[in-house]
Amino acid sequence: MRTAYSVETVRAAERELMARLPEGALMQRAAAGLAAACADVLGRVYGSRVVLLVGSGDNGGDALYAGARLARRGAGVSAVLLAPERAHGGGLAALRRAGGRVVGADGGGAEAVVGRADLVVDGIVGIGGTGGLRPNAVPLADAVERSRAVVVAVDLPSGVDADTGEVRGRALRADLTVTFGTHKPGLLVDPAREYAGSVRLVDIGLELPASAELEALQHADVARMLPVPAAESDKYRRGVVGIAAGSARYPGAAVLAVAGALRGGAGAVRYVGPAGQAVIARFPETLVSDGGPKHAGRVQSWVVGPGAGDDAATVAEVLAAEVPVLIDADGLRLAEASAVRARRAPTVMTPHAGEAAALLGVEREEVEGGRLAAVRELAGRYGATVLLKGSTTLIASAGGAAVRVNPTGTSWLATAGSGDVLSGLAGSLLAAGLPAVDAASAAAYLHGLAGRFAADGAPAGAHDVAEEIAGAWRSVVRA
Ligand SMILES: NC(=O)C1=CN([C@@H]2O[C@H](COP(=O)(O)OP(=O)(O)OC[C@H]3O[C@@H](n4cnc5c(N)ncnc54)[C@H](O)[C@@H]3O)[C@@H](O)[C@H]2O)[C@@H](O)CC1
Ligand SMILES: Nc1ncnc2c1ncn2[C@@H]1O[C@H](COP(=O)(O)OP(=O)(O)O)[C@@H](O)[C@H]1O
Ligand SMILES: [K+]
Repeated sequence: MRTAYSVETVRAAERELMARLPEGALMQRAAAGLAAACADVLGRVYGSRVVLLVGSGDNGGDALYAGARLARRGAGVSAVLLAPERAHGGGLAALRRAGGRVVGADGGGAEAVVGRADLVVDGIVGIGGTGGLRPNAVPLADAVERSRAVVVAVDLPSGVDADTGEVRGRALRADLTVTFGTHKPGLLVDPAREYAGSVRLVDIGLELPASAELEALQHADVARMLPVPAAESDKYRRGVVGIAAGSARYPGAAVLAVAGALRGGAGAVRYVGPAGQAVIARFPETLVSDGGPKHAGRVQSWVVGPGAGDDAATVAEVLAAEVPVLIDADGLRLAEASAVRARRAPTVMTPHAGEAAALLGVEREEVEGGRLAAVRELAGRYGATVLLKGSTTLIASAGGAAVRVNPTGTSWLATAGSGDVLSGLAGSLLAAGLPAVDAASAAAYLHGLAGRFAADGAPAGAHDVAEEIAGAWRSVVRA
């Protein structure tokens, strides 16, 4: 499991550690890790041209000390000071001793230096930052974007919000972010994540509490969660998932949800709804029934909503069931909030940003800009586990525990019907007995991998994604 901690927690851990270490030791650890990463990026340090963008705080200090290390190895290092009178004194002295030079930020000279750089180190602002880049940094950011330099961000790309992943205004885009002690939420959540490039974590010895702000599963975590039939299992013990989806208008949604469910480890899939013919034609193993959910026979979980049109009665009937329920797509619009809140068995809701915005009564852009806040708010309001889909898929539980962030997604998944596959897959894992947050996050994980396998660099349809779930599952459990 990878974890991310809030700025407040990082600061507390830093204080505790600094009290036990000689002054400046922590910054030296950070600078050493940063310089090593820069050297890796450069390949050859000697003779390379490095430009440091240095802000007023310790983030700039890290950049200056790392720059000094690179200068000692023969790099030509120039520091652009955005707030010359407040630049880190010790770092500046170290850089000068190592032969580095200082360039003023104003007057165009700095932009010219950036234009010639092989490597730009972004030490403008780190966890002490608020809002986007200040106006005097914007021309430099423009120059960086025009240049061919590789950009390494110190701790965070400057201008992004460390705790939320929001980007309010301008921020610097990095190819690599070297972060210290722990990931920060902004490095894992879009839109900020996209500015970070790849992320390298440098251990500086911080001791962090057990409960994190964000968690990202890895193969081993998912492998532990996935159900494996025991020798004595039968289809009922493996779990039966009910799918109430599709309509005359959208029969395909039912087929795709069933496809996801069949690959998700349940022993059987029951289908209720008007798309039975289409479902059975494609998946003869499905148990199709004509009545409503109440007459479908026993299930251990329900998936309701994909392509469901306006069938509010079915949604209400499913919500009244005392088994875990996953609500997706039209189901989200049709579900009575009070009926969701009144449920005692787990509920999982899987909105995309547009559906989340409608549920929250805000604009879609607000959800996309502030995903963490949106997913937490929805989970709290509905007393449900909420999986917010999109460029960063987040899973929050009502209790306010760490939010899970799915690391496997790919934008190739942005194709009609892939959400239906996800809902079936997650519903199947619920039927197999996984806790709601594990079912949702393991499903997102497999779905993301399946999307990558299906696409493999070229467009793929939702049903290709469903086909690849088995391959994703195997790759997870065999890793
Ligand atoms: N505290 C520690 O022990 C360690 C801190 N480290 C570094 O120190 C950083 C935090 O240092 P600071 O607390 O000094 O904070 P920062 O260096 O992140 O920035 C603080 C300063 O930036 C200014 N500022 C705020 N928002 C800005 C914006 N949007 N644009 C431009 N300037 C802005 C503020 O006026 C403030 O003076 C970390 O991100 C990390 O790089 C590392 O050296 C590891 C150890
Ligand atoms: N830019 C993106 N990057 C990664 N995953 C994405 C992106 N856009 C969409 N997805 C994923 O694709 C799936 C689309 O689901 P959804 O929006 O419900 O579409 P549909 O209703 O057509 O099935 C979700 O799993 C979502 O997380
Ligand atoms: K930075």
